[in-house]
This record gives sequence, C-alpha cells and structure tokens, in this order.
Amino acid sequence: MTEALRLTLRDSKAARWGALGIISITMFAGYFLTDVMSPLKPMLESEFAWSSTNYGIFTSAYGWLNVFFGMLIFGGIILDKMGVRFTGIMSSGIMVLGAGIKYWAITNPTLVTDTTFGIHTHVFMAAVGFAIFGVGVEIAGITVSKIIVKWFKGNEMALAMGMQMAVARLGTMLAIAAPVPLATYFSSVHTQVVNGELVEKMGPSVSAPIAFAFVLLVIGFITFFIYVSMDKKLDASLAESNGTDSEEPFKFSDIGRIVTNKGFWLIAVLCVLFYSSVFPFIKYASDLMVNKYGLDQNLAGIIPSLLPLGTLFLTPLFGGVYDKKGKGATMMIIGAVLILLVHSVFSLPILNYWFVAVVLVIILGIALSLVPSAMWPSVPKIIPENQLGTAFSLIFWIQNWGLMGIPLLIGYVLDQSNPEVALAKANGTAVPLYDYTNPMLIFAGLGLLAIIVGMLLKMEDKKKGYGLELPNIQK
Ligand SMILES: NCCCC[C@H](NC(=O)[C@@H](N)CCCCN)C(=O)O
Repeated sequence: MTEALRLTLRDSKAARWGALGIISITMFAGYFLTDVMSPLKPMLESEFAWSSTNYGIFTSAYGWLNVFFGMLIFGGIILDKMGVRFTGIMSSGIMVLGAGIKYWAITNPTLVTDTTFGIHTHVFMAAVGFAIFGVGVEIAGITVSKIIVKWFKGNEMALAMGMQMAVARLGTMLAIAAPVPLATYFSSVHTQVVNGELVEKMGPSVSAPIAFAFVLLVIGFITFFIYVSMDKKLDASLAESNGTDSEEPFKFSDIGRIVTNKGFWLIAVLCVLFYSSVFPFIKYASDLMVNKYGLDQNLAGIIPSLLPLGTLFLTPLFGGVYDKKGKGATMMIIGAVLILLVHSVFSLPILNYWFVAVVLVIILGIALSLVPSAMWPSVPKIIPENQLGTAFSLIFWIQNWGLMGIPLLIGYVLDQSNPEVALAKANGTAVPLYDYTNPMLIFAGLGLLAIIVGMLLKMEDKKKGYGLELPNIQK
C-alpha cells in the first residue's frame, strides 16, 4: 500500500478544522444559553418580583440532574458505548428541549401565583428547563472533547481545544452583552408582577433573548447533522486505510481505578474550586456592576463581557506556552492567586469606580485563560488514555456540584445580607442597592482553597512524576 493510500480524512487540514468549526457552532449556542439570564437578574426582579434566592435556585438548576441523577456519568458511559454521533445528536437535542421549556416558563408569569415544592412555579419551571439544558450542554462538552481527540490526535490537539473553548467563550461574551439591549428593543405590554399582583404593563421582554438563544441552539442542532456526515466519512476513510482507533471499550472497573488515583482528586477538586469562583461569578457580575459600581442596567453587561473577550486570545496563547515550555501546575497556581486577588478587591467596600471593575475583570480573564489551558491538557498526564472519557465525565460531575451549589449559596447569602431589599419590595418602597461584600468573600475563599490544592497538586506531581511542569511537545 502506498503512503498516499494510507491517508485518512483527518490528515486533511481543511477537513479537521472544518469539523472543529461545525462542532464549535453547537457549543457556541450552548454557552450562549448558559449565561443568557445573567444580565437579566435585575429585570427578573423588577418584572416578575424574583428574589436573589429565586435567581440562585434557577441558576443552580444547571447542575440538578447532572449531580443528583448522575446524568453526566451516564452521559460519559453513553458516549463511550454509543459513540460521538449518537451522543452529539442526543445532547444537542436535549439542549433544544431544555431551552424550549425555559422559554415557555419565562413567557408564562401567571405561573408566579402557584408554588411547586415551595418554589414559585414560574421559577421552578424555568429551572426545570435549565436543568434539562444543563444535561445536554455538559454531555455535549465531553462529546466535543472526544471529537477533538478523534480528529486532532497527533496534530494540533491543544490548539484545537483552545480554539474550541475560545469560540464557546464568544457565546458567553455575547450572552453577557446582548440580552439587555435585546430585551429593551423588544419591549412590549405583557404580564408582570407588581406588589404580588399580575398586571398588564409595558416593559422589556425578558423572553426575547431566550428566544434568540433557542434559535441559535436549533441551528447548532442542525449543524451537528453536518458533522455526523463528516464523522461517517472519517470512519469510512479510517476503515479504508486500515487505520483503527485503538479505543478500549468502557469498563466499570475503570471508575475504581480513576477514583483511587490521588492526582485525579487533586485536579478534580482544583477544577470545582476554580470554576465555582468564575462561572457562578459571571451569573452575578452584571448585578454587581449595577449595585456596587452604580452602572446603568443597560450598560452593566459591558464590563463583565470583557472577561470572556480576553480569553479568546489568551487561552490558545497559554496553551501554546504549556505545550512548549511546560509549567502547567505553576500556571494553575498563578491563576488561583489571581482569583483570590480579584475577588478580595471586589469584596472591599471601597474603590467603587467602574475602571477598577474593568481592571479586575481583565485580570479575572487572565485567570480564566491560565487555568483551563493548563488544567485540561494535564488530565491525560495523570489518567491513562483509555480511561480519559470516563475521567472527564467524572471531573465534570464533581465540577457541577460547584456550578450548582455556589450560585444557590450566593443568592441566599445576598438575600440574608440585605434583608432591607426584600422588605422594600414587599412594601412597594424604593428598593435599596445590594451590598455584595459577603458573596465576594465567598468567591475569594474559593480562590484561597484553589491555591492550596494547586500547591498540593504540584507536590504530588513532583512525587509521582506526572510531568505537569514539563512541556507537552517532546523535543
Ligand atoms: N476538554 C474539556 C474542556 C472543558 C472546557 C470547560 N467547560 C467546562 O468545564 C464545563 N463542564 C462547564 C461549562 C460551563 C459553561 N459556562 C470550559 O472552560 O469552558
């Protein structure tokens, strides 16, 4: 057989980058819907009388099914057993379904008059939609990781992972910046909750940005079918060239091996601490800008949107540094130090100037580039390749405890630290600003714990010789 005959579709640069482009659209839409409600928190309060706790419950719903029903772990098993095509279509379909339910719930404020399990039905149903969506987007996340490995193994894998994360962050950025202008543009007369009563009133359309996200998700679902046809062609070309993917089938004993590995726990705990201090922060960042920095609600999303903007360029850049120079564990520790610094300054009841917020958000963006670009490529150095799919889903599962619990805790602490806000809402008097000191101290505490775990990981690396401080590219 000649060399030319042994080439497969993934040897074509255009084909593998094309495949990456297509799956990135699906993830872009997923990340957009994930954060689309973040800048709308003040509107949810003024239009539908949601409290911060209600918002926290809704936001935490992202992880309900993933965490308590182990959906992420099942997702990992389905992925290993059924393959990327089935799991990709399934997960993007679940995203569309969840977003549809969330849209329906938000457009029905009449649900406010009922309660389900002690929660306003309006909040509860929106949360159910978000919980279903959360299953879809997380399973899509591990599916996309596996697709990248399939197409880029032996090529620009770290760069491809960095680029895919960068496109996803574009979705986050748009989700922070666009919803308030969209909601304002589509203002209409609709049912609102005023002093506990349902009234027909002119106001911004909270549902418009969700409808936009829904359309994006449908596009992402359709484009995944294009990927499926590329994946079939890749498999056919692999079969033709006799190239088999030496993928071992999933075994339940793999879980036992992974969870008895100390390095796995250190990276998983670092992951949950780090991501819990960033993604849940994004959910409250616009509200923080309004309440601490006195920004207008229409402009409040601009500063937090700088966070994902910086990561677009820095994530692939730091990934390249890790590839060539190493120092993965050190990069994670520096990222955690930046988290502690930023959230500590946010918690101070001084320096309430918008430009201070800009600087802090930019530094947070550097942390959000440093840690993921070092963390995810470090996993294969700790976990053998045949256990990677399961390991990723377990790490995501542990991470989801934080993505679920921390927003709930922040909403609760916000309400408890500011009882006068609820009082003013109940009395129909002018609503005072929230004091964000306590929530920001919680985020800072997570940063501190992440530094400690990062150091333990570096020590474990020295002991076990994982090679976290070594370059990924061997000379
Ligand atoms: N190869 C793994 C890439 C993971 C990227 C990572 N995503 C997550 O950790 C998701 N479980 C949570 C996404 C939440 C979206 N706002 C990332 O850095 O985005």
